[in-house]
Amino acid sequence: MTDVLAVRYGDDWIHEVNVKEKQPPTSPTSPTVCPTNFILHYAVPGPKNKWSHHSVTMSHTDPRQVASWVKTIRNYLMGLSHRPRKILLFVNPFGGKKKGLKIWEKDVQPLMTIAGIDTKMLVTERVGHARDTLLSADLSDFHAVVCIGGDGTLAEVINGLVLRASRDRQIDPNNSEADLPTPRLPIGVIPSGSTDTVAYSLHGTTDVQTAAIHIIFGDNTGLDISSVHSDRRLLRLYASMLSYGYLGDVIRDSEKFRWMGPQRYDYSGFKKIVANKGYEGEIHLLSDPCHPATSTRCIKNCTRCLQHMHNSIPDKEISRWLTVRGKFFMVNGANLSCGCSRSPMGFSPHCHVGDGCVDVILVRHTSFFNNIRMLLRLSSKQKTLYDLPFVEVYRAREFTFRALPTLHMQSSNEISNRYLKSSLSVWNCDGEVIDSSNVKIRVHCQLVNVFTRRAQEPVHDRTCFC
Ligand SMILES: Nc1ncnc2c1ncn2[C@@H]1O[C@H](COP(=O)(O)OP(=O)(O)OP(=O)(O)O)[C@@H](O)[C@H]1O
Repeated sequence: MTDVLAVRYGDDWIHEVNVKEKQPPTSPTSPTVCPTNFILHYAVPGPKNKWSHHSVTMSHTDPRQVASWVKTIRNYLMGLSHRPRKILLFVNPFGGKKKGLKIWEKDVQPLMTIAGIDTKMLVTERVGHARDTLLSADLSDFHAVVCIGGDGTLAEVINGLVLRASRDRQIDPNNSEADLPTPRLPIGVIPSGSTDTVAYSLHGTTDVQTAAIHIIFGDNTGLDISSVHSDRRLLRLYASMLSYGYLGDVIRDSEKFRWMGPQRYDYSGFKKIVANKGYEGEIHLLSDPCHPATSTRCIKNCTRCLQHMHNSIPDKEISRWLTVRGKFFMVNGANLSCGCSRSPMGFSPHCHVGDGCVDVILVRHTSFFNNIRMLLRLSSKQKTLYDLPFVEVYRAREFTFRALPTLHMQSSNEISNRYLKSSLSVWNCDGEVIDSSNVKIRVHCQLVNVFTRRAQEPVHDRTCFC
């Protein structure tokens, strides 16, 4: 029964049973006509973590029996109080292959109508629109906020909701030590971006129908969110990935080629891999005793995330501070596995969605050949980055990064601004550029609730780390 999406009276009074329902002349529980059949809409799990919508028509000669069944199922569904009844939904028409609106019309709206979810839809018109709306709109009527977009759109929703909750509770988000409040409204993630790593990590697929079904089911899980501070200012909250060096350079460069669509990442990625730049830096991190390579995969009923949800993990006394210096091709703070269809294992396949940690993946500056090796690993369905000799992986609760040229400049004025600029990269934060090099990252354990029943199985199982 938990897989039922909705129940409707049958074609005695319904025209298009799959999509639009003709409203009954009176309340659905007291029909003026006497239907002798009803339609049960339900979801079925399939391979590769996909769910699909199905319906079955059931008949009985006695309309009172049909009415009784419909009433019983409706009462059961009404009792599932975690299912959202009214949602605010943002559509980014601009992300990914610009299919956001089509996805809404073709895949999402019909399912929401079937499930009886009252949806207020808003098409975003500019960068920051979703965030600003969430900071100012009256949200009291809504049970959830949903976005159709990529990781950047989701990040806007998360930033808007958390900043709103902070303001309401008079918590200063610029204080990097502050415990940020959990927003009241859970979040639904429907992928239509270029990479969609959050949807992929949560649902195990970027299938749109699956994402909509997870929202209708209403089951939710706590998702860690990491804050990025610099100079005592909150720059951004992120759910997926923060990356300095190669991916920072790629995102900065690729913005110029947005007209290419998702191919812009291939183009800029190629240019920057050939350039093979290295960046000096120092990472200071509060490491968790659980090393990513020895950790489990995070799927449905993940015990590590459940333990953290109930705060049954002893805290900072078992963590220790470490410092790592060097010249890096890339410095990454992965809040999730960061898998996507092009990189099924992601940067850190053993990363957990709700354990209060980020996986810090440091890729040393090395040869062009090794960079290619790393990219091949990233696109592998079986292998990970963990065992590459020029990659170091840590699990951390917080970390700071300082670009070493900045440190040099503080002690010597000889370095010109031009040299300084070329020796600094930017951060790629969930697909957006952050210019400040020196940052502090802190994980806020299960800060937001997201709709998902989680993946039933790892996207691609593996047997060893060879
Ligand atoms: N109408 C719009 N015009 C221009 N930009 C927009 C508009 N609506 C939203 N945006 C911005 O587009 C940015 C990118 O969107 P999004 O992250 O959804 O797609 P993407 O970058 O292609 O996908 P991904 O982040 O998964 O790689 C977001 O940061 C958002 O602020």
